[in-house]
Amino acid sequence: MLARNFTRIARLSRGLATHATASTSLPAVLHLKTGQSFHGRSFGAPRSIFGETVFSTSITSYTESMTDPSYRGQILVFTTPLIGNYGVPLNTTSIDSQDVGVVLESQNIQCSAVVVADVAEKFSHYTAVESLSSWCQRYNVPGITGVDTRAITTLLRDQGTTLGRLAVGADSSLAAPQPQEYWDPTTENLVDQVSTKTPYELNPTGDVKIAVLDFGAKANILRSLVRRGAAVTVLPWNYDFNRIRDRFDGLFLSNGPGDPNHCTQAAMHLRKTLQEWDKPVFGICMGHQVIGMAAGLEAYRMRFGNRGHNQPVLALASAGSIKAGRVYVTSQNHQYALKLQDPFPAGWEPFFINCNDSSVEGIKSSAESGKKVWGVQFHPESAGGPLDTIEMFTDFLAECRAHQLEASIPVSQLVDARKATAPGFGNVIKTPRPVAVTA
Ligand SMILES: NC(=O)CC[C@H](N)C(=O)O
Repeated sequence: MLARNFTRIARLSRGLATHATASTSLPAVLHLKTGQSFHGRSFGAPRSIFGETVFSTSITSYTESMTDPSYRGQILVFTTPLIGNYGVPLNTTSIDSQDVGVVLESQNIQCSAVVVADVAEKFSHYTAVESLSSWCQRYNVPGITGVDTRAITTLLRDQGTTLGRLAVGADSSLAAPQPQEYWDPTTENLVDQVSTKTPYELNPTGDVKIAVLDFGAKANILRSLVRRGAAVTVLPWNYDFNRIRDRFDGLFLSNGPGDPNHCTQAAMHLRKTLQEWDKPVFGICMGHQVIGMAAGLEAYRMRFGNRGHNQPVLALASAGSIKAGRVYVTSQNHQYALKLQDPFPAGWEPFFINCNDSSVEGIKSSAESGKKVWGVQFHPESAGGPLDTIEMFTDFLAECRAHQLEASIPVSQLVDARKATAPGFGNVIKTPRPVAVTA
């Protein structure tokens, strides 16, 4: 027994030794446009960059956050002090990557840089193949360690999300940039940079046909649809879905980086869809903001947004698996939100509200509207974060399948057929495809 344990420990420590990454010893400085500078050491790519400095309170899932396209252009400060201790897995060649092509949230590291109190040079996890530092190096993403992330976070909370520069190596001894030199990523249409340029399909044999408008979709959103049996067609963010909507059973709008006001073209297309099409529509984060803009709500910039995996939201209405009056713990990554207005636009109602800052966390079409449209500011798909609201994907697809079934039934049989065979919003329905009832 003792011998076996000893062998195991010896094997593990050998693993750790080979996985250890030599730290670079270059100096690095994080400058904020508001005048503060934080000195530390560099890891990852030895280069300097500009970006928008934001903080995340997530305790785990640095690999998922860093590959989430919504972090594009941002210098990501982790409030959790030790980052990197479970390394980085192979992203594209494991069994888990087969359905949507990646294990993490996209092919690349999307954030501009990372800021950590204490980067782990040694790592240990059964899926890990490299350290955080070597991964950052391969993707040309710089990091800084040895800085007081509590002080940086307190500043960002007080003064709001702030433009920054991470200066590495020789650049770190230069004076801080002048205020006008800072690059503001939100002036660019970041969605256009990360969205697919051409449509593509996943799981084409799925029983329910869902179109996804890609504002920078996280892979776990696509995975959550595909693994529930959907055939998914991913479209560029500004594709006019109205041209092909008759081929689909539902429309999904994804998350995405930057200012939603760059996406008014998509909101205009969607307004027409919502007026003329009565099939289910579901949007997450940027997708929710675009639904809100199409409904006539305004999107505004929050002081420091919400980034983390422990954001409590209160459901104000029931729909499917969601019950009014319950609080759900959610994963979030956003800087903008929909403005709460009274009254809400006709045909719409608030769905969720944030328990910390009272911001709008979800909207839905009202019962009287006869539509099935939902948008949520948080991420039901998690990756990382809690799975409290994951069944919203099941709800959405169940509703799409119910509509699909109804469309194939003669009007005279509609009510009875739905009672008898349709899955009802919120019930779990697994493939196979519902059998069409014909006269
Ligand atoms: N995760 C997202 O889709 C974020 C939406 C938008 N870019 C924001 O920051 O509010």
